[in-house]
Amino acid sequence: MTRGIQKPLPTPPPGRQTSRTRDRNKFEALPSLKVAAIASFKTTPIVTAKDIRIIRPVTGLCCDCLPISKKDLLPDLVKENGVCNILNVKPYLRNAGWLQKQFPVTAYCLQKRAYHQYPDISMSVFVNNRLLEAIQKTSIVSYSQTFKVGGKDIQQIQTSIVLTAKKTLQRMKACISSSLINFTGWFLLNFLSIFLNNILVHRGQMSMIRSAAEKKIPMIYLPLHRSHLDYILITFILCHYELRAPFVAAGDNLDIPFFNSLMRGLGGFFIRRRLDKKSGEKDIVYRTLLHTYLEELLKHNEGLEFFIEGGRSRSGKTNLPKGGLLSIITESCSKGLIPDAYIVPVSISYDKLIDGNFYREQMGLPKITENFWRALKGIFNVLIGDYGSVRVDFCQPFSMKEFITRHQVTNKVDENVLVLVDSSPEIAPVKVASYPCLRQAPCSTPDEDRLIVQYLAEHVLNTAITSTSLMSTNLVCFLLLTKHRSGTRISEITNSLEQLVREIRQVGRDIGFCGDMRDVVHTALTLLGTKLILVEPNPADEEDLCLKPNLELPYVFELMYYGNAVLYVYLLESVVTVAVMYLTKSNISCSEDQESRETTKEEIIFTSEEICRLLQQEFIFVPPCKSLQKELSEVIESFKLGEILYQDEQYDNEQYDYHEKQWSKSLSDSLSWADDYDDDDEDVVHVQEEKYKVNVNRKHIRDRLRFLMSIIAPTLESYLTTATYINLHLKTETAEEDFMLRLNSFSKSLVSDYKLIYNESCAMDSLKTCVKSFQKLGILDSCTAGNLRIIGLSEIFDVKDRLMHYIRLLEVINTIN
Ligand SMILES: O=P(O)(O)OC[C@H](O)CO
Repeated sequence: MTRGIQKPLPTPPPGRQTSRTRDRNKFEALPSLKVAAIASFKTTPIVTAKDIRIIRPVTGLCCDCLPISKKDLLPDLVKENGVCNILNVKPYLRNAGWLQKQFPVTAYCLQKRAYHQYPDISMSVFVNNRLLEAIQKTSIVSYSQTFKVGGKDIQQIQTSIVLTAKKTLQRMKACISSSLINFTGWFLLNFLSIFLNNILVHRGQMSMIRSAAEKKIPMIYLPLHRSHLDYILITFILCHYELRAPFVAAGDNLDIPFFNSLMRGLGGFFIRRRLDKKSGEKDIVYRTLLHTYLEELLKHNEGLEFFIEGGRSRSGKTNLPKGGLLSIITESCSKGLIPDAYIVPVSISYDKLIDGNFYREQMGLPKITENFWRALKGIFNVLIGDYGSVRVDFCQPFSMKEFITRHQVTNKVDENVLVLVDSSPEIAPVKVASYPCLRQAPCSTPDEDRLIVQYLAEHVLNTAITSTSLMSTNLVCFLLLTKHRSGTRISEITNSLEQLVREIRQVGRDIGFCGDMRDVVHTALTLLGTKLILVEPNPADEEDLCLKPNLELPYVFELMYYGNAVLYVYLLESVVTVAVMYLTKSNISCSEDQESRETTKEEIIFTSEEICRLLQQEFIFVPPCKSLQKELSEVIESFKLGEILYQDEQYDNEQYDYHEKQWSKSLSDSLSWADDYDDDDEDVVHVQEEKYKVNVNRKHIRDRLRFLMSIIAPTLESYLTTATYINLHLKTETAEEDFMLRLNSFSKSLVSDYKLIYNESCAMDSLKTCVKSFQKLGILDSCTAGNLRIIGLSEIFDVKDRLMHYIRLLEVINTIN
């Protein structure tokens, strides 16, 4: 690949400056968007009359499946509120004098009166019956194991377990302090301003959080996890609004000297990444301790925060939810230990990755564990950089009780199984549960409680995804990897950006920036740097530089990371496009006249569902309260409206004849005296199934199809590589870790041989998800032997046929080139 000449971006002309100061005031500085929402002052106390807001869509409102919550917490003024930058404290200063104006941050922090009491619940945990029972049970098991070899007596064992449990709780628990929170709030206002331009929150969303917090039931904040900074951001924002800080679950990888004490003081409690013992044995005491700790916090009406995805996303896509901690809350609620809880999905969008890129891990190298010095180095690196803005979206809180009640009534286990008969003759019919039970292993019978936790987790994640504000870097990278992969010019990408923003707004999503689109492109390019986007001079126009995404490893992983946030806007359209291309065998790379094969709506839905099933570990396609079929059907209708799909003339004529015949028949029926029941069977005309072709002969439609397909094509290529590797190289059972490394090397070798269309498809994270999907689909079998996970080809008789079927389906991505 030829590298372009890398040169710094030219300074934008005056008025287009992208300096930090100007960025900070960008939201207040755009006359066309300014609205003085004087009425909304009533909902936010510490604001001055000079405060100016910009109207933004309120994203993250409750789903229609939760009508009570939706109505309860929706203030009338919510739509009038805009976003605000909480790093800019000046509008919040009351009667500011000279001194306050010189030290606004200190003055602002001193005028706050947010002192809350946080309980120490250690005693309640230790007198809880569940924990006492677990200790007793473990002592008995341990005694019976050591009895024969003359071990300790049961009393000694019990004492040692109690001591260990006390130490564990001591390491786990938070020691939250209101004074420390307030001091850290002051420190962060100064510190974050060094490398961030804005921390944007939506006033409407915050007023909903405030109303919910007043109801005195636990608030459960469930943010998407993008950065270690997420831990403090939510507490920082809630502190700004004088709300109680939640207790935040943190992985014990962050239990590092100094930072651990700080995190505990701010509400962090540390939990093990693996709840069970290294041997794979269940650690009952630890599990019970964690369960009881959370339960006691809930009983004390304390708020909680945890990352429903587990770790941070490495790919920019949202990881599927983990239900462990959530199940404790649902259980507490359904057992009546707490009257209710408010669930608050939260999403955090960063202009630029703060923790650094994930190159190492995506290249297949192990993660470097965190320690004190690395943390310091990380902070130092951050301080010397510019990280743009952060937008935090708090979705409308909803009642857990309402969710449980509604889903107990409406979402029983879906027993309707679809019999999916593959179009290729060599594969036998497969029985799978219909969506939303798509993610369960076939034949599994999960109890209803588990199912509710899964629904809740998926619902939360779906809401968080759809309320994520998309940043300029997300949009620019997305466009460079889809529409302009082979390069473009600033003017061209600016036009694409305008169109993309329009489409994002049409689906009710928000963006985390505003202003002239050319400025936005400049800002994004500056933040991303010339390593990711190569900038070359344009001989035809000096101002209009040429841009080229750096598709080499590992840089392409970072581009993919940013771009993947936008993928969800077009997810179902992209799936349907792939299905249509597969069924009609059309070729979008070929411009000359071509005849597309016919397909039906039923076939398109069927194949789309199959693709969704294949990608079940990758995406939540629809929230559990919606029907996937219905959503797919709507996409197909939109394709018909957009003339991507059409019925050819012959079919039209047949339909016309049919309707003519029907019309004349009804006319003659109405005119005749004949008996209504005297129908002649020969006259019955059967409705023909509608047949469609793809309009590949029109350039703009080919471009649209190429664009839509290129959105999930890199993901599909990871699956194709994995399926091919399994088919060629997986002969015997092997350790999963080794298998992953070999698969990753195989995939990287394809990149070196220029055999992949999308270099980013070899990312380790994507390959891991593919392997997980093939396990769920019954292609791969896995088991645990001690500490080791073993993987092998499944023993079902038609496993190779199934694999080949997937390979044929996935090969559709080759038509893009
Ligand atoms: O993304 P990870 O795996 O480094 O984990 C991040 C979590 O915040 C750990 O608590």
